[in-house]
Amino acid sequence: MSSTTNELIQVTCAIIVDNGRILAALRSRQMSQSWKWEFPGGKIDKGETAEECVIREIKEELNILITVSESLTPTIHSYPDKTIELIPFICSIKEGTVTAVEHEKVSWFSLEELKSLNWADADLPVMEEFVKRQVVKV
Ligand SMILES: Nc1nc2c([nH]c(=O)n2[C@H]2C[C@H](O)[C@@H](COP(=O)(O)OP(=O)(O)OP(=O)(O)O)O2)c(=O)[nH]1
Repeated sequence: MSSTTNELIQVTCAIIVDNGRILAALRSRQMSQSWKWEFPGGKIDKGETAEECVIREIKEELNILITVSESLTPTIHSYPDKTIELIPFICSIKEGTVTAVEHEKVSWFSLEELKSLNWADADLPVMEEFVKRQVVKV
């Protein structure tokens, strides 16, 4: 089913932190926003909460079980063909080893490295908020 241009698509994403590094995923040729980095996640299904969605999506995309610890500010971004609300969560790994099931690749980055990736447009404010928070904490 295709969505109309003015429908707001709710998408969750996980900022997975492990040993002081953060996981980012490179979207593949087959995906929209190809060759852009993102925080993995996906669209909220009918009847599920945002937290349930991010846990399900990360199991599907990375084959790991995560624990959700905090939420960050959702951002709304309009691409030429759709508008999404990106709902970010800071997460940790509860169980499993990361495998890139759908993405071109996934990698772990330092805070400094995160800033230089070619991010999907919707992710930029999310990444910036996350980096600011971590810097303030140090
Ligand atoms: N999962 C995820 N999606 C994001 C992020 N940033 C961003 O712009 N998106 C966009 C890409 C997709 O258009 C949509 C999420 O869709 P999805 O990952 O569940 O499914 P999809 O690739 O099949 O989506 P699409 O082909 O219909 O665009 O949100 C992000 O950080 N994580």
